[in-house]
This record gives sequence, structure tokens and C-alpha cells, in this order.
Amino acid sequence: MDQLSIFGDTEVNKPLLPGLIDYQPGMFTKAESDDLLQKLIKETPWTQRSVMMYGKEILTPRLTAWYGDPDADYSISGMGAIPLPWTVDLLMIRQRVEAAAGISFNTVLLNYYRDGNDSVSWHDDMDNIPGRNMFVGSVSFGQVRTFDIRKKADHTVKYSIPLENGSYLLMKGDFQLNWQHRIAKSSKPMKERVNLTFRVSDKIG
Ligand SMILES: O=C(O)CCC(=O)C(=O)O
Ligand SMILES: [Fe+2]
Repeated sequence: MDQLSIFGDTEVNKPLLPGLIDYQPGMFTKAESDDLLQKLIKETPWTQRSVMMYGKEILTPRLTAWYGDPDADYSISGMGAIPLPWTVDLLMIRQRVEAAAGISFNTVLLNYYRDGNDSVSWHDDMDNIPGRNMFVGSVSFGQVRTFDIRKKADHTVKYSIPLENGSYLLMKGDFQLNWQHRIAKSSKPMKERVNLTFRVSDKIG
């Protein structure tokens, strides 16, 4: 797999896949990131969702939580219609993400990867609704995990981006339409990681 992730100090804002992905390490300092990781782990009401697969109920291998504006509708994705109300920390993180992305987000999905056994398999973020989640702003705290991406039309075209503690990544353009992404399990020992994906959800009504 190609590594797209070699950054010198002068290359911090160099686009990886122009028009599709922006990546910015160090949006949060190490001190901020370490602190936010611990607070989010402790203070978030994590749940483990289940999905039906081959007629069996399978627990997703990670913990999740869903926050957002009260009128944000996410019933279609199975997250339940009412998101949790924004916290002070999440609003602060959202503000920085919005400043970098140049757009407003009304929901955020939190994923907690407890160790190397936790993962998310290949998917896009459209939930079968073309055009949904064209912009997804992703912030990572804690253990560096590898964000793999592959082209839907040709799975041999793939890249791997290590998402660093305190980093920001924006998926945009036709990324969700033409590419899938995942966080693979790891056979190497992995510490805790929390990822936040800021999204624009439809409003109820
Ligand atoms: O943990 C990550 O970096 C990605 C999470 C993700 O793809 C998702 O929540 O849809
Ligand atoms: Fe995703």
C-alpha cells in the first residue's frame, strides 16, 4: 500500500488527493489532544451498536456516540432520530473544524477504538443516499491508526494515511461517491483512540 503520509514541516498543508482529501496534523496540540482523549473516553455515554449480518446480530467492533442539533435527522442510518446535545468540548472542536473546512456541521459521530481489535470495515459515508455527507470533517485523538482508502471501481488503487494524535482530515468532492475507507484491525498492540466525524445531516420536518 502506498504511504501518502510523509510530511516535512514545509509540507504540512500539501494536499494528498487534491480535491478529495485535506490532511492537517497538529490541529490540536499534544497537550490538548491527550486531555481531550481522556475526557471524551470518560464523559461520553458510549454504546455498542449491532448490525444484522447473514441473519445474525453482530456487535460493531467499536463504541459510538451521536451528538448534534436537536432537529438533525439521522434515523435512516440507524443511529436513532435524536442526537445527544452538544457539549462544551465538542463545540470547541467543531469550531476549529468549521474554520478549517469553511462550512458548518450540525452533527458529529464519535468512534472509540479501545484497542487493535476495534475497527470499521470498508464503507462510504453516504448511507445509500447519493450526495449525503459530501463533506465529512474528521478529528483523531490518541493512538495513530491507519486510514485506508480504495477506489470503488478498482480496489487495487489504494492509499494509507496514518491519522496522528490531534490531526484533522476533510473528505470532500466526489470522495464518498468514488472511494471507500476503513480503519483496519491491527495485530500490533494498539492503545485507545477516539475519532470524531463532523457531518451535515438533514433536518427533521
Ligand atoms: O475512525 C476513523 O478515522 C473513521 C471513522 C469512519 O469512517 C466513520 O465513522 O464513518
Ligand atoms: Fe466513514
